[in-house]
Amino acid sequence: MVKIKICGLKRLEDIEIVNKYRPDYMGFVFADTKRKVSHELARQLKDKLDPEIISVGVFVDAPKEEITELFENGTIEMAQLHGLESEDYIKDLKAMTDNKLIVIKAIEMSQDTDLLKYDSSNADYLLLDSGKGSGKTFDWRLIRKDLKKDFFLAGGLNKDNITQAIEEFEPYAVDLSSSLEVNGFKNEDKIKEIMEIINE
Ligand SMILES: O=C(O)c1ccccc1N[C@@H]1O[C@H](COP(=O)(O)O)[C@@H](O)[C@H]1O
Repeated sequence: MVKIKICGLKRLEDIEIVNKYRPDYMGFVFADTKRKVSHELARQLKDKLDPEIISVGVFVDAPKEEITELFENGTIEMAQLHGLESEDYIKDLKAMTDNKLIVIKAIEMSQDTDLLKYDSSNADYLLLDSGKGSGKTFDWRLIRKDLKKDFFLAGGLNKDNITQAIEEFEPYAVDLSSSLEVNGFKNEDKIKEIMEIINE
């Protein structure tokens, strides 16, 4: 069954909502955007998170030490890399954590993307996205069905397009943020609705 990640949690209320509806993954954004959380806040929120929900840190070209510190102190279990991180950078992150950190490499999909080259990536998973939490879909015709690496599908997924996306592309996981917000905050009704669709 497809897994689901809900990203951009930043309040205790958000943690209480995901503990109730139980997605597989949740994301803390450490990049400099409207969803950014401090290390201290993320640590406090992680303490309240159901331990069965895997916490993912979202980074854009962060110093490797920032990621490994958050991993070692238990704030994150996986790292989602949304910048121009190289294969050597990913290899270093793995080596610095005795291969324990699970890495997702995000790819901003465009006509120029050579997706199949990422089959040999050092990352554990790929994440196909339109941008960085933009709420917009990319041209799904760019998804190669012969891609071998498991991927998270992200970018503008919502209650109206998620079923088609899952049926047509069979992603390992789907990843949502913008469509689950009202006035910039995660919304319980929207999360409940998407979890019902996923669990159908
Ligand atoms: O959400 C952000 O602020 C963000 C910042 C930097 C990198 C990635 C970010 N979000 C990622 O975007 C997708 C979901 O986006 P959408 O809002 O549903 O279109 C997800 O992978 C987030 O981790």
